[in-house]
Amino acid sequence: MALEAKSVWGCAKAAHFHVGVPDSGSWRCGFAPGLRFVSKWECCCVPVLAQTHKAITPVEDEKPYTPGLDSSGVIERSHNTESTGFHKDLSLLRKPLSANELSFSFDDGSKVRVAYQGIPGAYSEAAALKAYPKCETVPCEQFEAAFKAVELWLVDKAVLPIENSVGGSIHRNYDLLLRHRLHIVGEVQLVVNHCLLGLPGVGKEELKRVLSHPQALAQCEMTLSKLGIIRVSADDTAGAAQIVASSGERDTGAVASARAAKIYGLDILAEKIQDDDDNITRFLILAREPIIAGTDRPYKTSIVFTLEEGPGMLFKALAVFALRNINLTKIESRPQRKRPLRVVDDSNKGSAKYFDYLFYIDFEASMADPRAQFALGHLQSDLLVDTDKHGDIYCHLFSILGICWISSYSWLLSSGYIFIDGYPAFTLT
Ligand SMILES: O=C(O)C(=O)C[C@]1(C(=O)O)C=C[C@@H](O)C=C1
Repeated sequence: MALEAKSVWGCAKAAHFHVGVPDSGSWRCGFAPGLRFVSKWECCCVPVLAQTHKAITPVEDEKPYTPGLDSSGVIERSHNTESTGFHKDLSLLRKPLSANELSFSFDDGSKVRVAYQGIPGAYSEAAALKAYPKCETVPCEQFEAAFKAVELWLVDKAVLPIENSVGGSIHRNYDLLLRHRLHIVGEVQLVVNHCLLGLPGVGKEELKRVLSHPQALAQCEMTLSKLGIIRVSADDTAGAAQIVASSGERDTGAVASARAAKIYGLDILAEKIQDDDDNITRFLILAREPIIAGTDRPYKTSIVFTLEEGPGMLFKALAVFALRNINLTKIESRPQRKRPLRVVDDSNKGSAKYFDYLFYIDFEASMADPRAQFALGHLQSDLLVDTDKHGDIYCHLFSILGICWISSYSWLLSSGYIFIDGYPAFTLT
């Protein structure tokens, strides 16, 4: 099956404004009553919020992890990945899926299958298990393979890193969110404690080289500089540990998890070597179908849009949320890769070329909340409409990337959680 990357351009032919990928399946929808636009891009119309809900067979552990127990500023201080055991026979470890070779499917329908990038022992695997403790984890060679595995129904979900407290955003995944038709349905935060690993019996002073994922190397920048070790990038931290184990080179180490040390039979030469103790990576949970927004609990919504060039455009876009007292939790901008430059003609100054950006925003409100509906209606009607030099009206990109639950102390309290030392301990209900 050919899997092409598709842009998600906004369009509107009818009385409602809709956006979505121009083919079948699940649609990302916008909402702005009463608008009538002509899209400059390929367009198509599907009734607003009329997503097709293909049911995923409900299974016992389908329920996503509730981030409230350790997110929203209440982050678990440690993460136990030991429970899943370790593999003595490396040949028993599942081979990662690659983006070009996604041919196998699973016969075990009883478990949620969750794709992650890397191989067993990677932090992403730990995040997948934290999100779905009883899941079957499916390693993928690249982020894109994880996206495709969900799209092709080889797995039910993907858990992918989006942001790290030290390294910042994982831009590749922001870009892939637009190129694939998956929905954000949750998130999980993981405390990442890096270890310096080496072959059994090796001292850390013997190391000349260290392998790891570039994010992990960046998170341990100061420690590695002090040790004066050459950094070599690998596909993922566990992959680095595997290479060290199989190479037999005593002067080569890896930065990876304690679980990777166990799986690949390496010694832990130093623990918690990240530059900041609180090294936290935020992962997104992606699925084929979106969460249906409610008002029963706090929600977070993720959107992406483009804006016209001009003074105060971003300020005005953000104001639609501020005016309705909607909290923003994240803003990210990315250049438009397919159309990076925009030429703006100015009769006084001549023409100028600007970088064109995509803006990704997470805000704390549910799409079932009228405040969010009005904010997005306002955004679309005032800011996402544009005319070209012939006076034709067209609209910019706008897409809802997903909705997920969030929790706050007040929600946890009202739901019966009790707190020990300021952290939610267990549920009373
Ligand atoms: O290499 C891994 O183990 C991963 O899971 C990838 C990854 C990342 O991409 O940021 C995940 C968490 C850590 O921040 C370091 C690396």
